[in-house]
This record gives sequence, C-alpha cells and structure tokens, in this order.
Amino acid sequence: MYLKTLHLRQFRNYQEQKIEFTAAKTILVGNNAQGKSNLLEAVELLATLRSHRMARDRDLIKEGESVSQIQATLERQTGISDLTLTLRRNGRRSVALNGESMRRQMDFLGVLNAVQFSSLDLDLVRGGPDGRRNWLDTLLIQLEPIYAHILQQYNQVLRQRNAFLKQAQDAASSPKNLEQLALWDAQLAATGTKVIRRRDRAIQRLAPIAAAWHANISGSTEVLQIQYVPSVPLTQNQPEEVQLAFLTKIQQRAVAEMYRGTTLVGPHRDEVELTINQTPARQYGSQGQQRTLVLALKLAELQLIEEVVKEPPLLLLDDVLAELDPSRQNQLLDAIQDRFQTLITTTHISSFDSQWLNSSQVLLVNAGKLSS
Ligand SMILES: Nc1ncnc2c1ncn2[C@@H]1O[C@H](COP(=O)(O)OP(=O)(O)OP(=O)(O)O)[C@@H](O)[C@H]1O
Repeated sequence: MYLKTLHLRQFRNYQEQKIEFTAAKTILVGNNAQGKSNLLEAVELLATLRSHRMARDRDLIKEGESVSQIQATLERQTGISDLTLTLRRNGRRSVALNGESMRRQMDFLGVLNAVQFSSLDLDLVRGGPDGRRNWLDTLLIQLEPIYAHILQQYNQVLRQRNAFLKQAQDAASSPKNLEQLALWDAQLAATGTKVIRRRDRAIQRLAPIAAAWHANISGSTEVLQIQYVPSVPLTQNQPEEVQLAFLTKIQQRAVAEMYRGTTLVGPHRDEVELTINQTPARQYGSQGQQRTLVLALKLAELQLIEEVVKEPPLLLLDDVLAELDPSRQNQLLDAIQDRFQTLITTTHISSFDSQWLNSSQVLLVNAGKLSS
C-alpha cells in the first residue's frame, strides 16, 4: 500500500499542511520538537485510531483550537481510498472513508496499515506488562479490526464490574450482591475469552517469525522466545474451555476481589514474556541486545501484517535508525528495501548512506511547517 498524500489541519503543532509523498522512502529532517514525530503520529492514528504516546485527543488538537483533522489518500491494490479522521476537544471522534461517514470505527480500521518503531518501543523489553499488552492489542487491531470492538466491550464490562465491586465492598455477601456479581462474572468471562483467544492466536503466529528474525540479526547466537501468559490458564483454545477456566479462577479469587474492590482476573492482567536464551529479556544482556529484540519484533510485525492483509504495510521509523549500530541498520534497510513505504525521522541527515539518500524524498521540518 502506498500513502500518496497527507493533509493535517490543526493537528499538534501543524496549522495546515499538505504533504505529497513522491518516493518509497521519505526522510523528515529537523531539530528536536519541530513536528517530525507528530507527523508520524498522524499516520499511526489513521492506521490504528491509537497513539503509542497514549495522548488524549485534546493533546492532539492544536493549542487554542477545538477541532483537528487528518486526511490521507492511500493507494492499495484494490484502488484509491480517502481517509478522514476528525478529532474534537470533547473527545468525540468521527471517521470517514471516501467522503462517507462511518458509523463504526471498526470499518475504518484496516484500510491503512502501519508499523511504528520509535525509541519508546524499548519499553517493550524494559517496561511493565501493560506496554506489552498495548503493543499486542495495537497489532491485533490491524490484523482483525473487529478486535477493536471486542476489546472495547471487555473494557466496558471491566469498568462496570470494578465499579460494582467498589460499591458492594461493605455488603459483599448479601444474596442480592452475589447474584449481581454472578451476572458480571458471566459477562467478563464471555468478553474476556474473546480477547484471550485472539491474543493467543496472534502470539502463536508472531513468535516464530520474530524468533527467525532474531536469529538472523544475532547470527543465531541467541534464541528468542515469546510466550503469551494469560491471567486465565489456557490449555486449549476452545471458547467453552477458556470461559470455564475463567469462571473457575474468578471464583477462586472472589474473596480477594471483594476485599480489594477490583477485578483480579482477566486479560487486563495478561503478560507477554520475552526471553532470550531462557533468560527474561529485560535481565539479558546489553541495551544493544535489547534493541536487536525490538527490531526483530518490528520486522515480525511487518511480515505478519503483510501475510494477513496481503499487502506490505507502511513503516514509521521515529528516530531509531541512529540508535542502531551500522550492521543492524543495514539489516533493517535490507529487509525494507522498496517494498515497504517508509517514513523516517531524523535530526541528522548525515547518518544515512548516500545510496539511500539518492532514492529518498527529503523534507525539512521546522516549527510545524514542511519544506523540501
Ligand atoms: N496540541 C499541540 N498544539 C501545539 N503544539 C503542540 C501540540 N502538541 C505538541 N506540540 C508541539 O509539537 C512539538 C513536538 O513535536 P514532535 O514531538 O513532533 O517533535 P520532533 O520534531 O519529533 O522532535 P524530537 O526529535 O524531539 O522527537 C513541540 O514543540 C510541542 O510543543
């Protein structure tokens, strides 16, 4: 797929900016805080309706404005699509495809696919489990857009169940409350099971691809394992079995949940374990080795999305090339070639080899304005 144009209106530090992409690689050059990452974030939003910076919509809208709009034309094998995302200060969003407003955001997801790679991704190795869950969810949204809806349903039930547990804390064992709790348990297990089964499937597909990339980059000296460790034991991926295991576990933790006033079982407590040579990756080796792991994950994401959607997704490289040593840079560049349209941000154009520069479109970014 190929992003032909992008039009930002009152987005972050851009007042109004139209961009036409004229090469498979676009390098955005500028000093810190000029708007390079903001531009990549706009593309990421069109792909996933999420920002890996976890920004609220009101932070995405230009200061002093109430509405922001991101518009793009995208060429796919099936034809050209026009995507529009409108953000409002009150948090209400709307999406349109080819000028037609889409009622469900799910119908908008999956039109544009992109893999984002920034220095924040190192937190996948070093940070807590929520970052890894978030990464997996963002990938799943692109693999199966209906997952966005499933996750939203689960989170809604979780919020309501938590509110109930808090409010019922003092009279937890009254028959009325127990009856009510059983209803919430059933809903949590039903929606949670859908999340767990999809996360399991995605990791099963991603893990061997990432392990192969990792062996390739590390020269086969290291073995990467990615394992999904759901909060509910998953012996089989049959929905009835998972749901039953969910209910059993939640009943075992009922007293603790009532006491703490919050839900202790479910995919919001899942973990994705990354190990290298059987040692947890966060304890293993140098920062360089941790970067290799993240690079392998990103290459695996690219490959998996391509396999599933049958077209190469976009790659958004936010200031990461300079952080990789020359051999890893080359491995990444070799893997991308011209197959994946790539937007790259950098503060120093000198870090690119001349062959690359010759085949790339170079844009300068300065205080929310682009020039060539
Ligand atoms: N909602 C907003 N309204 C106006 N300006 C904003 C808004 N959000 C962010 N900015 C501005 O955008 C700039 C940050 O841009 P961005 O994160 O794209 O930096 P960058 O060019 O990628 O630089 P770096 O190399 O530091 O990552 C800052 O000047 C910030 O004040």
